[in-house]
Amino acid sequence: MIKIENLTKRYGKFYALNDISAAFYKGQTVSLLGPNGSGKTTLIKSILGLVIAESGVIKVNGHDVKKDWAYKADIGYMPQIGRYPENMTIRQVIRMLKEMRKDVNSYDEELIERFSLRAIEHKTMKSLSGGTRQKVSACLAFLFRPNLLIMDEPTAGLDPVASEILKNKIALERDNGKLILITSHVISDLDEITSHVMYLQDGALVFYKTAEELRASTGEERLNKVIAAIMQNGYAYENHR
Ligand SMILES: Nc1ncnc2c1ncn2[C@@H]1O[C@H](COP(=O)(O)OP(=O)(O)OP(=O)(O)O)[C@@H](O)[C@H]1O
Repeated sequence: MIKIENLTKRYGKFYALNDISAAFYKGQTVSLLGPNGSGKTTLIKSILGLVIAESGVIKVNGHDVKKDWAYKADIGYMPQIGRYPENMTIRQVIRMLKEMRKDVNSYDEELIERFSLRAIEHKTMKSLSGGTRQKVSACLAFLFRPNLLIMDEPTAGLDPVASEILKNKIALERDNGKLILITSHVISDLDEITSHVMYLQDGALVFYKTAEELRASTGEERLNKVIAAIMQNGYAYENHR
């Protein structure tokens, strides 16, 4: 569904992504992990066509992202920080987006209900708390029933109840055959929903493994422990066990 071949993105002489190759398929929940500045957001933005890499190819459902923009209609994106017309209400933002997507006539409003956003949909975006803004971003990501979801730090700022609701939704959609890419530093949040882990460091791909492989090779049950150890000791941790 997403094929990345030899992707390199430079800012001047600095390599934000260095020769990354990977493939992601439907039904997977891929957690993109790595220290601050390792290239996770750059990779996500490259897939979204928001960052243009110098070399390499990204294909989404067979479409080269540099040549064909139509693939974007099938992606739901939850950004790290959602930016909206600040004087519009939640209801107006949702209505505006629906009007922009006339090709879609069936909406996924489950999260709007689960987060009880109807009760506050008259509030303007500028008046919302950080967590409520995150909830709106999550609702919008799922609204048009995309087959591919890209979520940058989705649980950051959410309270534990909202975080659980979102994780359940992600697991449900994964089971419905969607592909979900997630970046997060709250690895404990991802433990139950991650099927694959892609680990980046200094713009390079250190490993891309199934969660099961990672657990088996380290002897640790909980992914957050595995990843915390790798972050502290480097990837050698895994090979020394
Ligand atoms: N527009 C830009 N100009 C110059 N350097 C950039 C630009 N965007 C990103 N970088 C650099 O590229 C590297 C990768 O950044 P990126 O945001 O992809 O990291 P990240 O893994 O998502 O980090 P974090 O965990 O902090 O969100 C960083 O060193 C960053 O400073």
